[in-house]
Amino acid sequence: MFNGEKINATEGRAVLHVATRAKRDQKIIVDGKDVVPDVWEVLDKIKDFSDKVRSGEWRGVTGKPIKNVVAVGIGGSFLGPLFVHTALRTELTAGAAAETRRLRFLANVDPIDVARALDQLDREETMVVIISKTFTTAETMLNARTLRTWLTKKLGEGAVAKHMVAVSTNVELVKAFGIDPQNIFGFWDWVGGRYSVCSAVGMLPLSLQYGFDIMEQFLLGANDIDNHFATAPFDSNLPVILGLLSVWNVSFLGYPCRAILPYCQALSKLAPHIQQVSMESNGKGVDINGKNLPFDSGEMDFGEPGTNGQHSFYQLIHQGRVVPCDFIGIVRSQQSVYLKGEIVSNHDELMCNFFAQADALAYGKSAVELRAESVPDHLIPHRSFTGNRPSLSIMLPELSAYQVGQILSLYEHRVAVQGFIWGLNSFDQWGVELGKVLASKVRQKMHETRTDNRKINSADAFNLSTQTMINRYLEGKDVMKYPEPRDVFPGDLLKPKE
Ligand SMILES: O=P(O)(O)OC[C@H]1O[C@](O)(CO)[C@@H](O)[C@@H]1O
Repeated sequence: MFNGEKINATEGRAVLHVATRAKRDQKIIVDGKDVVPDVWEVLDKIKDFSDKVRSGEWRGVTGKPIKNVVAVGIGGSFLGPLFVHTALRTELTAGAAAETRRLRFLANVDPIDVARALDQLDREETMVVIISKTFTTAETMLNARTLRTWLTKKLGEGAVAKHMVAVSTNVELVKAFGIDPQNIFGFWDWVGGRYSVCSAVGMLPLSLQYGFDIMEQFLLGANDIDNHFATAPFDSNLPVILGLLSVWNVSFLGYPCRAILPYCQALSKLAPHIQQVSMESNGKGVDINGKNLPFDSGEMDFGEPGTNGQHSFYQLIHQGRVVPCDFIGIVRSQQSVYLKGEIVSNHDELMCNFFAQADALAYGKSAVELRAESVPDHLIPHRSFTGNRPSLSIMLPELSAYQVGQILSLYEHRVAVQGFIWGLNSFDQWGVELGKVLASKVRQKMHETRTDNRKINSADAFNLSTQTMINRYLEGKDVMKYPEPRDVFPGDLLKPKE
């Protein structure tokens, strides 16, 4: 991976997200060329641009400074940046740097997400960053067209140059969309979507929000774990150890789930991000050579911050199925509350739970202990805990941009280790294609039927249940035939007109 070899064999690509956080003086070669200068050319451009926007030198088309950013993207062009933004919002230095600025994300093609992303935003003070590696993803492109209309309807066509920028590897399509080539922030096909948060995908919107200097700390943290992964002996190499534990739990003990349980609200979007990193990477049916795998690969990830999860699904984890858990705790919290009269601070209280849960899973509670507490016999089976349930605990000294970078890199490399051991390609994602193709077919048929004012029939070649469902959907619409497009934005309906 670090040598720039094309280990993503099915797409003929190198896998070099580590280059996106390389230090200026590092050398990483792809096809005989050092790519680090290219990485820094884009990072320098991001610094320059974000400084201009944040200082007010860059203004919107009506002369107002830009205060809000809407980042439009989905999958890897959304989840990583959302994770980092959520992690930094309440960190004191980052929070102060963001001042009154707002960063929103628009991922889902659902118009409800449009309404929520735009709620209360003044177009004159808003910049839209379209983030798409391919610039062909259907959801992102419709959302991009929607926000272009939202801007230009009130501010005129000139708004695109001042209020829309893009992050993509596909410069030609971005230009065709109408975005000024000066306002394109590039990256490369050797950065996988789900591994792209350290490229312009995350660095541009996050630098606009927090400033480049803070985001550079994030890159340094990721780079620190990259170096550790590349150089530390296996028996003290964190991603290797974590990856081995996962393989042991999944393939040897037969526990296919993993719960990611940060005792830190700021890490509440870690699990959704790692879901994609892990499940899109290692959820494969064949090995790197295309042979059926003789075992189930991948793990099913889910998670919520503690202590919320304790009052939700921990019941199953303690007494039902065995789910290996990752507990993540922080020594010095981003925020502090300590009330007079309480015996511990609020963060201590949180961490007491962090320590308690791992113990409860490991040691459980036996019938003997319950009897000693005078628990009635008929309740003993219900109140027993088997113990011997695996978990691991990671504790970070604090959670600033640097540690956010470390934790990101730790999980990315852990997933890669698992994929290497399972012998599969962790860097392609062919499994998402079929659904996309079928959605295009439905889109075409939906358009035809609503334009022709007719129902789906057997000639449309859907299976009977899909045909019935689509027809039931169409019957439920106010009118079958399309009304004229109205360019009304859901957000406009939620709030008084500007
Ligand atoms: O950045 P893009 O090209 O819009 O892709 C978005 C996401 O779609 C996927 O290809 C899956 O559908 C992801 O791998 C990727 O992160």
